[in-house]
Amino acid sequence: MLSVQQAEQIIANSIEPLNPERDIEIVDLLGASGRILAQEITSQLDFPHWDNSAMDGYAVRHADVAQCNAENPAILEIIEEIPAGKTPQKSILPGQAARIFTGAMMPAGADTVVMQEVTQREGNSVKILSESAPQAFVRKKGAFSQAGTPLLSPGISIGATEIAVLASAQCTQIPVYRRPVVAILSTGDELVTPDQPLKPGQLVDSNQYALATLVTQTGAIPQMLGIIPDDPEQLKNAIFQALESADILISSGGVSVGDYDFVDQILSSLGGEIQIRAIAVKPGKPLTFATFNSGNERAPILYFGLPGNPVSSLVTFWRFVQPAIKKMSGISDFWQPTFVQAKTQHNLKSDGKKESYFWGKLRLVNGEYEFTLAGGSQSSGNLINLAQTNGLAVLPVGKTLVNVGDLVQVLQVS
Ligand SMILES: Nc1nc2c(c(=O)[nH]1)N[C@H]1C(S)=C(S)[C@@H](COP(=O)(O)OP(=O)(O)OC[C@H]3O[C@@H](n4cnc5c(N)ncnc54)[C@H](O)[C@@H]3O)O[C@H]1N2
Ligand code: MOO
Ligand SMILES: [Mg+2]
Repeated sequence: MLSVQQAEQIIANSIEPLNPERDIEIVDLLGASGRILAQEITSQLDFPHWDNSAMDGYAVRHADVAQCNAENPAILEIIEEIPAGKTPQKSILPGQAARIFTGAMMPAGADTVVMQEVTQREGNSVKILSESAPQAFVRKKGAFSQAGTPLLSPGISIGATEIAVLASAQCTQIPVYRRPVVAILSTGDELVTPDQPLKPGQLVDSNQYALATLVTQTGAIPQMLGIIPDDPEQLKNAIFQALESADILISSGGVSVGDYDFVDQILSSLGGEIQIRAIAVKPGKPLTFATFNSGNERAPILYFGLPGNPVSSLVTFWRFVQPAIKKMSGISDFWQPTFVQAKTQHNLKSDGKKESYFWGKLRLVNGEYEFTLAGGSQSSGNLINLAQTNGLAVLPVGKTLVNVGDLVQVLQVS
């Protein structure tokens, strides 16, 4: 059986990231939130666009105020008032000043701003009560960034700060990577949708909804294909059709050794190359990973046959599918799952044969993480106590016990 790390490598090596030419779409400014930038952004503007004042006060010539103090104030004639957004009309000559406000353009001749608090206004003139450094409180044109300098690099995730930069650069049509399309289907004769009455032996298909939510949260588009009965023909047709439009297919159920577990044989019959059949991980051991080479211009399509047990399907999504979607998405920084060290509040026990994941809550207490195991059964069939999980404590192969108060690696999930 493959180790988690071997499986991780096989999956990573199979992914072709979206193409910066072929896989681009243009979105508007607010539509760019949460998307991955596909091209470099430059601007023909300097930032600041012109010399401007950082304070409410007076624009002066430094030479006029270099020596002054409260006993020996400089007295300057005010020749103009310059609010933000107005172009100065006059040049400042020796002995003169302009009343100026934060963000307003500096007038010609002035090179320094004196803040209002160290001045005294007297009609049409102002007393400067304190000396200033040359260039004080002047934000120089181009000091933050000069025209033509790249502002944002391709492959970054766009959030509020990047949107502020794009808006300032007057870039309102943003080239972003398209979102990967992830088809999701559930297999099982026993499954019904949440709105159907349950007959004996039946179970609600919860995996499809949970997986669709995670796919959306990961930045991809879920395509929900519904419940496919344990019938090889119907399953084959559904997978065949999904291969037409999806970048990634996820199924849950039907990957173990039972007589109604058909996924592997169907993948092979459709030309899929099965690369993983099982991983030494608990929960989630019977996981199938296959690739389909579509031949033409398209990148290989990835197939994740997740195990049907609800916890198994979510844990394997977090551990294996989420990194794959991220890698495909065009993000340039290598994205990896986040593990933190936390002090466990409960004993964690494993048989040591598989990498074992325990679900619960991760909390920061006085600057240190604590992990609290979810109460109730840690059976992979129990999804009820999975609610509010934000961490999965991990015991590596060979580790059979982590005692209360000891440190354990915890995978952050949401
Ligand atoms: N003889 C063996 N039996 C099993 C093994 C094994 O190694 N040898 N592994 C067990 C483990 S571990 C898991 S996990 C499951 C995986 O089973 P499948 O992927 O084949 O899934 P199913 O058999 O179809 O279903 C398992 C379980 O999950 C429920 N389920 C399925 N789909 C959904 C859904 N969409 N929403 C909610 N619940 C779902 C299903 O009703 C079953 O109870 O195999 C073990 N068996
Ligand atoms: O590993 Mo299965 O995935 O425990 O229930
Ligand atoms: Mg089964």
